[in-house]
Amino acid sequence: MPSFKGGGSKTTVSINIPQFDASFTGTGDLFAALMLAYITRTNHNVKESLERTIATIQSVLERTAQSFPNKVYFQFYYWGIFVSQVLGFEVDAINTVQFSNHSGYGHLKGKVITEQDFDELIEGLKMNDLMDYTHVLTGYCRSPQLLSKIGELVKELKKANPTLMYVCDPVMGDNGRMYVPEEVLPIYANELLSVADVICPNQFEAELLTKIPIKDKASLLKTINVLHDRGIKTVVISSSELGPEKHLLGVASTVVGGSKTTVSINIPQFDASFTGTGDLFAALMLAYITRTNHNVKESLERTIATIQSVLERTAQSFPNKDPSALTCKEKELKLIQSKSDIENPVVKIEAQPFSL
Ligand SMILES: Nc1ncnc2c1ncn2[C@@H]1O[C@H](COP(=O)(O)OP(=O)(O)O)[C@@H](O)[C@H]1O
Ligand SMILES: Cc1ncc(COP(=O)(O)O)c(CN)c1O
Repeated sequence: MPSFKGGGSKTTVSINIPQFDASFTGTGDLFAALMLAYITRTNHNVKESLERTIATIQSVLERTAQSFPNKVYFQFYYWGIFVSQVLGFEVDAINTVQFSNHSGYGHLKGKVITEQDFDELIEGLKMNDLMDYTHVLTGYCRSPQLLSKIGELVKELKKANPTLMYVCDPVMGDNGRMYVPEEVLPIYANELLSVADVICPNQFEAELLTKIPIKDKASLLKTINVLHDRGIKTVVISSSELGPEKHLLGVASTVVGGSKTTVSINIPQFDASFTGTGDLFAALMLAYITRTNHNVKESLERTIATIQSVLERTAQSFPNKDPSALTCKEKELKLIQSKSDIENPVVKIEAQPFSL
C-alpha cells in the first residue's frame, strides 16, 4: 500500500493482487525496479505506479510457464547480455571481472574473479542441476588459469549436451596492441580453439592466434583456413583493415558437410573507436548463427546492420561534436535506446561471396 506525502497532502492507495498458487523468487526485485521507473516517470503518482507495476509482474508470472528454447551461458562483461536477452536467450552471466568501468577509461578499479570464485559458482550450478546449457559464449578474461578452467567446463558441458554451441571471442586486443596479459594467448590458441564451434577474432587477434600477418585478402583467407583446419566450423573476422576507403572488411566462413561458404561485408567506418562493439558482435553472431543454422551471409548482414544502428545512435547523441572528439563516457554504446533495432535490424548492406 504505497503512500506519498508531498506538499502536505497525502495520497494512499491499495490494490488487490490476484494470487498465483506458487511462490516465485525475484518478484521483490522486479517490484522495486518497476516502482522506481514508474515513480520517476509519473513524478510520484503512486496510483499509476502501483497499477503498472502490478500489471507488469502479473504478465511476467503468467508467462513464466513458457520457457525459452535456449539457455545461454555467458562468461564476461555486460554489452552482449542485453542483446542476447532481447533476441530471446535466457542468460546466466558470470562476470570474469567486476570493474568500475571498462578499460578504455583513464582509471580502472575492481577485481578479476579468481579460479576459486569460479569453481564455487560452478559447484552451486551443479548441485542444483542447472548445467543444461545450449550455448556458451566467452569474452573478456584476464586470467589464463581461469580461461583454462573455462575450456575444461566447455568440454564437460559438451559431453552432457553434444549439440551445445561454443562461441569463443578471443578478446586480446586491437590495432596492434594487447590489452590483456599476454599469457592468455597460448590458452586461446592451444586449449579453447579446439573446443570452439564459432570464433570471432578481430584482425589483430586472428594474427596473434595463427601467427600469420594479414596484409591482403590472400593472407586473410589463409588465416581463416588455418582456423578451420583446427576444427572450427565457423570462423568470423569481425573487422579487418582490408575494406575499401573509409570501410572495414568483415568476413565470415563456415564449413558444412565438407563444403565451405565464405562471405565478406564492407562496414562503413565511423571516425571514432568504441568499446564493447566486439562483445556486441559476438552476441549477435551467436543469436543469428543459431537462428539461421550457420547461414553466415544472413548472420553477418544482420549483425552489422544492428551494430551500425547502435553506433549511429551513439554518435548522433552529440550531434554538434565530431565523433573523433567524443569522450569515453559520451561513446558508451546506446544499447537500450536501440532495443527495437536489435529486435528488427534493417539490412542495408549485403554480404558478398569472398573472392581474392
Ligand atoms: N569505428 C568503427 N566504425 C564502424 N564500425 C565499427 C567501428 N568499430 C567497431 N565497429 C563495428 O563493431 C564490430 C566489432 O568491432 P571490432 O573492432 O572488430 O571488435 P573488437 O571491439 O573486438 O576489436 C565491427 O564488425 C564493426 O561492425
Ligand atoms: C572490461 C572489458 N570488457 C571487454 C572489452 C572488450 O571490448 P570490445 O568489445 O570493444 O572488444 C574491454 C575493452 N578493453 C573491456 O575493458
